[in-house]
Amino acid sequence: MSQPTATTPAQPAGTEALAAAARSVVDAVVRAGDHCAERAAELAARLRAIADELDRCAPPLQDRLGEMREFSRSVKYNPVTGPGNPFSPPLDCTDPDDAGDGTVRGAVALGLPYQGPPGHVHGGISALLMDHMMGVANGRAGVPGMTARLTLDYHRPVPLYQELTVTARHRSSDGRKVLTTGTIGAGGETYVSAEGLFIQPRTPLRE
Ligand SMILES: CCCCCCCCCCCCCCCC(=O)SCCNC(=O)CCNC(=O)[C@H](O)C(C)(C)COP(=O)(O)OP(=O)(O)OC[C@H]1O[C@@H](n2cnc3c(N)ncnc32)[C@H](O)[C@@H]1OP(=O)(O)O
Repeated sequence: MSQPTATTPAQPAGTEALAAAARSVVDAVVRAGDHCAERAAELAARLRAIADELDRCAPPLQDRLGEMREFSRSVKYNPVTGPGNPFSPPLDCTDPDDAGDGTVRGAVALGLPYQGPPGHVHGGISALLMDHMMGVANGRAGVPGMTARLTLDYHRPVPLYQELTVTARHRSSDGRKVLTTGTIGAGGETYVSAEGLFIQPRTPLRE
């Protein structure tokens, strides 16, 4: 079997392959839209059967919530970068740092499931990307915290189907208060800029 190269990215395996397949179903459902109306009932029954099969694998919810407190699982299943979560685009943050200035970077292209205004990304999705990446920047700076306030400036509509660069940087800390900024842009243009106030918890979120 040939090894993956820079031009042939590694295919996901295991639960990540499952999430990737589910993600492609979501994408295809929205792209097909009413054009698959005649087969919708039949396809829905097949998808429901798969969901039922997965449900039978799932542990009791309290057990699953407990294991999701583990850092590695929160990374794998989070809704922005998590390769195990079909809800995540996912934003690729595998090489996040950095011009040596503490800025984390990620790349993502968003399709129709993320549309707000026609042809453009929903503003709430931009807020989600910003919130998460600023959280990652804080984690890397050693000051993880809860979002207390998130302010976004939407300078230009964010295009669908275009690779976007998402950046975030921890700026300063004052006691438990952490100030962080971020941007979403492409080709040197900034579409969204954000500022967040994060509060470090009195006791760690994770054991
Ligand atoms: C190697 C390592 C890699 C790491 C790689 C990491 C990967 C992993 C990344 C995951 C990244 C996920 C990132 C998602 C982040 C969320 O999505 S968090 C979820 C959304 N946020 C929430 O649910 C927060 C809800 N709010 C709360 O729980 C509480 O209000 C808070 C924010 C914890 C604050 O409560 P508190 O600790 O009791 O704080 P409190 O004493 O009231 O206030 C402390 C100070 O903050 C000020 N403050 C509090 N709230 C506000 C506010 N809204 N506005 C202004 N000031 C405020 C207070 O005035 C006070 O100021 P001082 O009097 O000290 O000057």
